[in-house]
Amino acid sequence: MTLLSVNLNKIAVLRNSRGGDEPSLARAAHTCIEAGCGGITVHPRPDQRHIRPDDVRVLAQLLRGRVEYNLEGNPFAPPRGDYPGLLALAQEVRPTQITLVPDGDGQLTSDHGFDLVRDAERLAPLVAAFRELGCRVSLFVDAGTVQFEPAVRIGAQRIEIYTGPYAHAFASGHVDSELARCVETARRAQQAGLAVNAGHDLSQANLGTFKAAIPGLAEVSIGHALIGEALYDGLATTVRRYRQILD
Ligand SMILES: CC(=O)[C@@H](O)[C@H](O)COP(=O)(O)O
Ligand SMILES: NCC(=O)COP(=O)(O)O
Repeated sequence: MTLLSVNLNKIAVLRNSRGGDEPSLARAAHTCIEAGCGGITVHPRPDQRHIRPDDVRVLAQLLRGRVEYNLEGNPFAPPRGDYPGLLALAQEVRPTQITLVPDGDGQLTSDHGFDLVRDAERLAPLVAAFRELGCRVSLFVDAGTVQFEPAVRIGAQRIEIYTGPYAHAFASGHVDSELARCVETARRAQQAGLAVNAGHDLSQANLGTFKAAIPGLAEVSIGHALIGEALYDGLATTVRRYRQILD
């Protein structure tokens, strides 16, 4: 079974565009849970363009004991204003899983993963700190990554394959080589003892092909396309459709 974790960043984008509390993240999370999602993902950024620290806290209360909570972010980004940093947030809310992503403020969205060989040593103390909190640790990596010994050595338990290039290849009709890169990365990670997650620009159109190609795919986190599709079909219906693709 592949767990569907719904990323709620885009609900917060809409809410922040007017101030106030609507659309409500709590109501969206509740709707997704009722519709059968297995987790909720948020990716707070220090510039607070969408998810804010208080959202992370409120969702933690709402999700506890119901579904998994996946907190994503750059562990090296320093505190800024009332953004306390990813480790401090995790210390407060103890998410089920922490997904470490090497993103920067200048980026429109996440657009690459860690280079595990280069980055393992500086990630090591952070991975240890998150694990000390009881969080499962996943590292965001590019498709094409095949050396996973450094990730295993520092205590990571999962990787998340960055699927943006896969989604673009799928849309262009030339998906074979990019999908093959994802398959090889998943295979090598699993061989090293890591479980495999995936995310970024996955959609109802491209998810089935991806899921069929990756045996043992543990989790997908999906936000942008899912929330967009929900504008037409409703959030609960859309979540159920993703579940059908994954079941
Ligand atoms: C790690 C990842 O691929 C997603 O969390 C993505 O970064 C969504 O973030 P935005 O909603 O800020 O684009
Ligand atoms: N980790 C990927 C994620 O949470 C959602 O990415 P996207 O579907 O918003 O591109």
